[in-house]
Amino acid sequence: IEYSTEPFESLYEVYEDIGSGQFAVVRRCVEKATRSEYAAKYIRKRRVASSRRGLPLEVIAREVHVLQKLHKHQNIISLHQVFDNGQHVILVLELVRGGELFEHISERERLSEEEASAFLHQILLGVCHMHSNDIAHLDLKPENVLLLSKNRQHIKLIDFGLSRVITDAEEVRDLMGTAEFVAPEIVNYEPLCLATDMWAIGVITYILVSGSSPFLGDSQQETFNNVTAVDYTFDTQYFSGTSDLAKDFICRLLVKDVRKRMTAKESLSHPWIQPESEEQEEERRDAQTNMDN
Ligand SMILES: Cc1ccnnc1
Repeated sequence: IEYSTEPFESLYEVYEDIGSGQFAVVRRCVEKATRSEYAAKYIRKRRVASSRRGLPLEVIAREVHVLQKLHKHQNIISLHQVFDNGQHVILVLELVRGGELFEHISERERLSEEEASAFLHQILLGVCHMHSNDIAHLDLKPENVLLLSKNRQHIKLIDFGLSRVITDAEEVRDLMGTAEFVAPEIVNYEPLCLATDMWAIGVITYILVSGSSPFLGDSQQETFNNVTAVDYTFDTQYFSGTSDLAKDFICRLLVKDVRKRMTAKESLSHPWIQPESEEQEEERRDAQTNMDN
């Protein structure tokens, strides 16, 4: 996709903020020509190499390239257009209104295993698609999983700002995601890999079924120590009602050795990840059909 230098505001009406991150603000917008709604992600461009504000163009280009490669999948946010207005690069993304999975959990403290397993199934379909394209998300966490609508379990993965194409040649080491979800290899600045996402899936699953976080300490350093020591328990206070299958699923992901960690493909066949219900299967087929048209 080329970055259009057409004035963004001449083609879109811009409305309220619907999200914001370290270097980006997301606003609901309407395309004048079609009246379709989208999410406009304004990413500030770094003007001077030494500045800490904004992102360098090559980092922004990486997110655009990854989205372009991935986005025809019903569990990945889709990219409609890209603008460059001088100060910002504006990604025009599919609008997803169901809120973050994170909020959904906080309202509920924890989810039933059926609901957690259905969400995980969707997340794993998206992660499988990324990994089959040699792309690692590297910042998977409940905030980056959006619900298509409140009462549905159809989810979309967003924010590919830290994602990379993982090639054996390029050893990516210079990365730090969110302490609670980072894998031991990130803390130890060892080469990252697709398995790094699977560790995060293990942490997300632990949180979805128990409402507590496996490695969270009182400081970032304490959290990192817990992660590298793989120091976690299924505290009976939170796990008394949790099935052995759910614990087995988590145990196979929170493994220090990346070669022994379950892959996305393997995790889809784990008995805790229920096969999709007929209704979900049909909903997914419809969503995919819409994506392809
Ligand atoms: C926050 C957000 C991002 C992308 N699409 N919809 C909402």
